[in-house]
Amino acid sequence: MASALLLCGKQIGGAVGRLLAGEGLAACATQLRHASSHAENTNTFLREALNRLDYPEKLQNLLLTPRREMSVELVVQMDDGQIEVFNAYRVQHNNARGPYKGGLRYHPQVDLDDVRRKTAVMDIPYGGAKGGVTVDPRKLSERELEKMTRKLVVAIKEIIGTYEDIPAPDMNTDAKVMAWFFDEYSKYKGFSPGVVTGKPVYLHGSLGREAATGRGTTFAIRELLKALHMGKLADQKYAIQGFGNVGAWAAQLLWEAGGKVVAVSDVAGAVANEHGLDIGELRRHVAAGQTLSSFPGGGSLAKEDILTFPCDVLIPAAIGGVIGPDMAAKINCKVVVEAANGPTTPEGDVVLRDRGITVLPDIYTNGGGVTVSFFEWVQNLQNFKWEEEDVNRKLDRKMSDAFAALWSVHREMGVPLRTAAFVVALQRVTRAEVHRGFD
Ligand SMILES: NC(=O)C1=CN([C@@H]2O[C@H](COP(=O)(O)OP(=O)(O)OC[C@H]3O[C@@H](n4cnc5c(N)ncnc54)[C@H](OP(=O)(O)O)[C@@H]3O)[C@@H](O)[C@H]2O)C=CC1
Ligand SMILES: O=C(O)CCC(=O)C(=O)O
Repeated sequence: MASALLLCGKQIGGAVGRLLAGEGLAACATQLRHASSHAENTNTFLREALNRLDYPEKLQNLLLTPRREMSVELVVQMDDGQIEVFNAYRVQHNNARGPYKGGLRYHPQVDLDDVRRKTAVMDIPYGGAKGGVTVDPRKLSERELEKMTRKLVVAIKEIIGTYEDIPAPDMNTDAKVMAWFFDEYSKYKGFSPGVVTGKPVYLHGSLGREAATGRGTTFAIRELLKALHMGKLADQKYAIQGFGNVGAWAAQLLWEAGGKVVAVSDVAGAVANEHGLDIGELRRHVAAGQTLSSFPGGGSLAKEDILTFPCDVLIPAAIGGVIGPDMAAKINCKVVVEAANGPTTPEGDVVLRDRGITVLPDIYTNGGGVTVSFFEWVQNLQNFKWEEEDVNRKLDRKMSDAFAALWSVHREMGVPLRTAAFVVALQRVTRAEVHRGFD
């Protein structure tokens, strides 16, 4: 509880009045509820898998509890001279299989989601971590964002490192943020390209990382369709919530594969075309600074309607907690493919199961990002750049192998794919824990 409270941002200067007026406290309470409910949701899913494995209670507790949580305050002088204080955190879950690894999120409602199990599902040699700053980056200038990022590095530099904990992009953080991160860290610790992944390609980044989470999602869907005898990518209609890094790349690749992307949304609006949107044109439209809903190749849609839009494959690719029981009852698709972290609540999950809607869980579906991050890190250690086809081919192999592992547990144990993914991951983490020993 105490550490979650530290997530709430305090502001000095212009914002102090709002804070005193209670607006800030209300926002803090919302963040706290959001953070704790997301962590609880993850643990609910995890317990379901643990129930299937006959592990002693002490080992279960070890697997459920993060190893380290760090909360820091970042004091930043804004362009107008005011001082603002942002709360930031890094949570490190389990490093039995290798250094901690995971995204860094800039969002007003940061949440403590968990990639420990994801790295194990993908069978890459990392443990999990997650971090973020409680901030709405759209309210900061680029200079302020850079200053805040550099302050973050200084504040957490002792618990991160090439062989310690390797952050990466997540919501509202991108290659530019990772470049600042790498540069600031290298000032203190010497040249360290492997301290973050998702860097620009010209600055020790990997070809293929930017598209990797969307590409991995596409490979994941292909495998699922095959297993369910639902045909090919080209045979399906897709609706996608979120048109950022993950959503836009998934849309692009599904469209290139011949699929019909019938609706997409972002935080401001949505656009739909039941015959399929031209995603190439849509991306150009958005890149030119236009809104999704003003796209002439489709009709405007209320963004709330994206999740209930009729389709074969629904892809939440934005924020967590969007599919609760009420939404799950209204969803109009055959499968839900969780490209976002934590889009379905445990209650929503039960409703989807009862309705016979297959859910491909986040810890597998969006594992393409961390997988190509791993490839980037390996290239940094080798000081060598791989060809993009090589990266994509290796990613395909990892996604296919991981799917085969979770599908076989799903069939053998008769459990949903989410439980199967946690079982696979828990078995791998536990094996590493036990073989390393506890002394
Ligand atoms: N980037 C990566 O490699 C990975 C990302 N993920 C997960 O994927 C998800 C998306 O991440 P990413 O694409 O990187 O993030 P981005 O910040 O690039 O994009 C997020 C998208 O979601 C939209 N969005 C934000 N809030 C809402 C909302 N309330 N309703 C509808 N849409 C909303 C944004 O709209 P707008 O642009 O208008 O703000 C934007 O289109 C997150 O859950 C993240 O944790 C998981 C693994 C790896
Ligand atoms: O690339 C990474 O290391 C992690 C990406 C991420 O944020 C995630 O997998 O949730």
